[in-house]
Parts: sequence; C-alpha cells; structure tokens
Amino acid sequence: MPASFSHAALVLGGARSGKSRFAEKLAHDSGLDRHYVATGRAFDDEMQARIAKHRADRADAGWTTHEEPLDLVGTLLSADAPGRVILVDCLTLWVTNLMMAERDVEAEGRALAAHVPLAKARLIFVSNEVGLGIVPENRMARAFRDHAGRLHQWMAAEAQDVYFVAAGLPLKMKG
Ligand SMILES: Nc1nc2c(ncn2[C@@H]2O[C@H](COP(=O)(O)OP(=O)(O)OP(=O)(O)O)[C@@H](O)[C@H]2O)c(=O)[nH]1
Repeated sequence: MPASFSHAALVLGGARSGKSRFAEKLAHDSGLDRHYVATGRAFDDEMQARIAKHRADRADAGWTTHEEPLDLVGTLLSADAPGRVILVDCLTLWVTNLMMAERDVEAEGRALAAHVPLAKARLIFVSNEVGLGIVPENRMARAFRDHAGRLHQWMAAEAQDVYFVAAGLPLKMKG
C-alpha cells in the first residue's frame, strides 16, 4: 500500500532507521513543490560527509534546501505557500540546538505545534525517537529526552498522520 499523508505528518524512528528516506518519499509522492529544512549542523567531518551525501541524494530531485538550526517557525513561515510540501529533518537536532543556545525549548516547541494547523504548505517532520532506552545517566541527556518526548506528543496531536520507521519499514501509528 503506498504511504501518504494529508496536511501534516510526523515521522519518528531510531538512528539509521530509514526515516529520512521514507519522509523524502512521502514528499516526492505528494507531487508538490518540495522544500527541505535542515536543522543539522556540520560540527565535524563525519557530519559534513553525511550532509554532503544527503545533498547529493536530493540534488537531481528538485528540492529547495533551507538550513536553519534555531528559528524553525520563522523558516516555515517564510517558505509557506500553497502547493508546497516542506520537510523538516529533524526535530531532535533542533531541540539540541535550542538547548545549546539556552532557548526556551518548551515555548519554541509549542509555537512550532501551533504553526502546524495554520500552514498553507503541507508539512512533514522527521524526528528521532530517543525515549526507548534506559534512563540516561547525565542531567542534560535526561532533559533532552524529556523535551523530545513532549515535543513529539504535541506534534503528533497536530499531525493527521504519524509513522514510526524501524529497519526501513514504516508503521502507521495515526491516520
Ligand atoms: N545542514 C544541512 N544538514 C542536512 C542537509 N541534508 C540533511 N541534513 C541533516 O542530516 C541529518 C540526517 O542525516 P543522518 O544522520 O544520515 O540520518 P539518520 O537520522 O541517522 O538516518 P535515517 O533514520 O536513516 O534517516 C538531518 O538532521 C538533517 O538536518 C543539508 O543540506 N544541510
């Protein structure tokens, strides 16, 4: 059965689960003008290589790329238009960036969720499910896990379609 989504989709999964590829396929199959918002930053050579590969994969597929580590709602507003699909990859890196910048993660997360029903573009959010392991030993990691878990609940409430991807296989959780 081909995967699809209506106004907004949330795609969760672990690292290397295939969630980004699945989200890109959802965007592609929508037939809309595709925009990609990257929240990731190349801190080291490994990340630089990953980003270069993602860019190369998207190069001939008609994507417009926006790079924004912090002001996600502002970027979504400036790219917003009917006939577009905007894929955000990924929310957990955004949470990390907000924490590093000592921003109010809860307020920013609520503002992002509030933007979803107002958007003219269709939206796809990719995020890492980080809450399934044992309780992290350090305080920062626990705070990160809690921020991500809360944000996922708010985004899942606003999204019409929610998928969980494991081993490259999407499991539809909502919609
Ligand atoms: N700055 C920037 N980051 C990008 C770009 N394209 C992709 N990324 C980042 O690359 C990250 C995803 O890459 P990976 O680490 O390979 O993905 P993964 O989540 O481990 O693997 P999957 O679950 O298979 O998607 C996302 O957080 C994006 O923000 C880009 O053009 N610029």
